[in-house]
Amino acid sequence: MANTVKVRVPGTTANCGPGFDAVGIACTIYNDLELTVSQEAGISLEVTGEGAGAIPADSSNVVVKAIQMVMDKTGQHYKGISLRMKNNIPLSRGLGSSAAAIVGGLVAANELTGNRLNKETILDMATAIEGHPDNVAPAIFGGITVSIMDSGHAHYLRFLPPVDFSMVAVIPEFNLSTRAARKVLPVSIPFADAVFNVSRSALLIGSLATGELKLLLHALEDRLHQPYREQLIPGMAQVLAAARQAGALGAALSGAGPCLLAFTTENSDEVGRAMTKAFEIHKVQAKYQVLKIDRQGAIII
Ligand SMILES: Nc1ncnc2c1ncn2[C@@H]1O[C@H](COP(=O)(O)OP(=O)(O)OP(=O)(O)O)[C@@H](O)[C@H]1O
Ligand SMILES: N[C@@H](CCO)C(=O)O
Repeated sequence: MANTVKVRVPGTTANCGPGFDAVGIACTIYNDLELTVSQEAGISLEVTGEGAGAIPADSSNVVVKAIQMVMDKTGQHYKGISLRMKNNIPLSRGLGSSAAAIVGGLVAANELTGNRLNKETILDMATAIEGHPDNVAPAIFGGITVSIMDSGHAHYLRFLPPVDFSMVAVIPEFNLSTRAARKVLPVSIPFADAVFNVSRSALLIGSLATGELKLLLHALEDRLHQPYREQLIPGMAQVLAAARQAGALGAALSGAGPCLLAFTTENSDEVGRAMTKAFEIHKVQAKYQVLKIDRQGAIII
């Protein structure tokens, strides 16, 4: 059996406004992970790109955790783990870096232990590590996913939209961990806000599935997490407004932020420039990237 494998995993944008912890989209921004296993004890790590110098080379690393989970599940243990990462997905910005790391570790280790786990099992394992399925599902399957948890198992729907669109990801230079961004969320919300989100998230999936993208303006509205997270992202409301004024179909917080994401069918660069400029007014340096939907999810390369 081979002892080295290389995996490519897409970044992901989760929530998409109202679909908190449920909706995710795989994006054309990728991390490459090379895993080599051996019986020589130790963990080695080489990182180029995002996270170089900041990612730990020990069992606290989520990639290592994911690999060890596969070894425990399959009963095939290796003492030596050597990792080489080429990362394009920025860490703690809302583009699914942790999901990509977890999925990369699971898919790579599965390949080196005889491919015993199917994608649904990998989804359950990834969700157990990440805590919610919205980023890991599109990282595994590509496309747009809606996922729910039931008794420890993730159930998902995956689809591709019938029309083409772009996603303008505006990435501030500061980090915001998902943990910190979840701490500001309330324990309960008013019934009217729950109704607001149910209607918008239903409209969101309907709009993406049918290609009625004009509905995104309302379908990206949210009262479950964005209003509470606004305090963590200087200028958030103004940057989202700038996206719409520049011609975006709609815009929302990407994952737990601080990245903000606009949906466009034209003038993507104009939208990106307007959003970075609005951030600048609030003394936040940001860059933008125009992304498309990744259709494949994690693949062996
Ligand atoms: N390539 C990687 N290798 C190992 N660990 C990583 C890697 N990328 C990210 N991580 C871990 O994931 C953490 C970031 O996860 P976090 O959930 O806060 O942000 P995110 O996944 O980038 O954003 P979001 O979940 O909002 O999309 C990092 O601090 C690091 O611990
Ligand atoms: N649904 C998650 C995505 C980030 O991991 C959140 O918003 O906290």
